Amino acid sequence: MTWQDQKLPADHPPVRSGKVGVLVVNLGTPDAPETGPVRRYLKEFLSDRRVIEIPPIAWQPILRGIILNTRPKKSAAAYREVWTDEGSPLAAITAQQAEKLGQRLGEAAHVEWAMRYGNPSIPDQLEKLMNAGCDRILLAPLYPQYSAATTATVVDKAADWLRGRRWQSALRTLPPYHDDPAYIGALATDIGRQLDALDFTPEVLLLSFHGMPQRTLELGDPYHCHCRKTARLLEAAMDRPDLRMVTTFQSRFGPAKWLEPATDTTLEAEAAAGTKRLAIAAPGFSADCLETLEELAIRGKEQFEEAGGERFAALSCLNAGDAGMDMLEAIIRRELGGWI
Ligand SMILES: C=CC1=C(C)c2cc3[nH]c(cc4nc(cc5[nH]c(cc1n2)c(C)c5CCC(=O)O)C(CCC(=O)O)=C4C)c(C)c3C=C
Ligand SMILES: [Fe+2]
Ligand SMILES: [Fe+2]
Repeated sequence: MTWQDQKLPADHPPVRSGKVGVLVVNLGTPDAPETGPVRRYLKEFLSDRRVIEIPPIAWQPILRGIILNTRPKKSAAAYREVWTDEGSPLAAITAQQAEKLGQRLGEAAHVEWAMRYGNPSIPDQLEKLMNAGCDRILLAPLYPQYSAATTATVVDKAADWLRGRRWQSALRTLPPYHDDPAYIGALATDIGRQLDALDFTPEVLLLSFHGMPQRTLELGDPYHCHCRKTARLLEAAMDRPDLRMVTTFQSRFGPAKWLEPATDTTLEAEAAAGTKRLAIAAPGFSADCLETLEELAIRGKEQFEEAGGERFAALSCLNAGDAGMDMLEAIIRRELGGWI
């Protein structure tokens, strides 16, 4: 009798079967567009030391004493303007992306999705993949541009989960894909299609990326350079010499200096300088969310029109459309090379 013939004892934990898992991750969102759930979400998000790089002894009193008493009510009202029957747009679209990716990968890999803050959590979903027999897992943060505040904190969270396990899965992470020809091509196709479907011809296309404190750039975070490179490659790929493209950074938070130029002030400056027709795209967001649907499509339109602009269009993110799904499938299959 060899060791392979020995029977496992009845109380032996399940032996995993060598399957491959993919965990698609995005930022996170509240469970409901109400003050309480938004406060819980913001508390987790804004307590992450990768996001707010101020020593907790100085930051926590400001967060708990001021921000969590004022912002949740205001943010909940903003979330209510974009909430859908399927819940928060960010969660609903991420779920759809995971579902479609699962169909495309078929038997090759088991796909789940998670939110870095809120639900479903990264540890719960990694556990789910392991219980489904996956002992090789690709962690796929859907951030094309790397930043410590987004990509790195996803990896930290997964590493915390691994630390607590006796039998770990093998883990790989999807690298940033800000300059990947598949990503640039998908954006060029999808943005081009949306521009052609408009009932006006924009003079300017704003490429609005999420902002970061200027200090993160000085500390060596590659985020700003990744955004600039995406914008440069996208402009070349779109090849529309009659359309002026301008890169901006949105969603400023707090009193510190953030990356510039800011999206809101640029919208006003463009209108004031005589631009009448403008479209805006958010190439750094894989999925539409509060920051695109409320901040750009609603507030941005108001800002542009109040400053004298006449026609405004906020374009959709890649979401779960064909161009975006072809790209995600391609970059994830490539990263799974050797595993599938
Ligand atoms: C100091 C604060 C913040 C940093 C740094 C930051 C970086 C950052 N964020 C995203 C992507 C998203 N952010 C979203 C919402 C959001 N972001 C901040 C603050 C920082 N973000 C706040 C306070 C919020 C919550 C909304 C609000 O109360 O106004 C979202 C949307 C979430 C949703 O539910 O729809 C995304 C996506 C990136 C890519 C990034 C750094 C590169
Ligand atoms: Fe953010
Ligand atoms: Fe840079």
